[in-house]
Amino acid sequence: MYTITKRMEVSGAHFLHLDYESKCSHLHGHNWIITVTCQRETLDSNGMVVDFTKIKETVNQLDHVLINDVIGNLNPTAENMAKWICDRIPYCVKVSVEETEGNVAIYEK
Ligand SMILES: Nc1nc2c(c(=O)[nH]1)N=C([C@H](O)[C@H](O)COP(=O)(O)OP(=O)(O)OP(=O)(O)O)CN2
Ligand SMILES: [Zn+2]
Repeated sequence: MYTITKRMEVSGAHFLHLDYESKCSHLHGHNWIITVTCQRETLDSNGMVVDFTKIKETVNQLDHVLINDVIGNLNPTAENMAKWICDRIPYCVKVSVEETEGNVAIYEK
């Protein structure tokens, strides 16, 4: 089995829809640290699991934007962002989204 990981940082803004009072319901920003893991038993004809550049293109859709506008009807929590990313990258098995230091959400297939 081949495994690759790519770690990236995206800067953006979001606000959460919550059923309780929270500062997080107000527009605010983060520098999210996103780590994508892809796994594949055999490499493609280029000798890759997935091109790191393709992974970056997907994750960059969340860079310098209002995340709420990009991920549609999903509440832009770190959990939902992790799944949104994983669903769009071939052979992705795991995405970790670190929202602030010590606050990490992981989605695994
Ligand atoms: N399970 C989750 N809980 C929270 C999420 C999330 O995505 N998943 N997101 C938020 C907010 O986005 C908020 O900005 C971060 O929360 P908070 O813990 O308050 O942030 P800090 O650790 O930076 O705390 P400070 O005291 O503001 O420094 C909330 N919860
Ligand atoms: Zn936030």
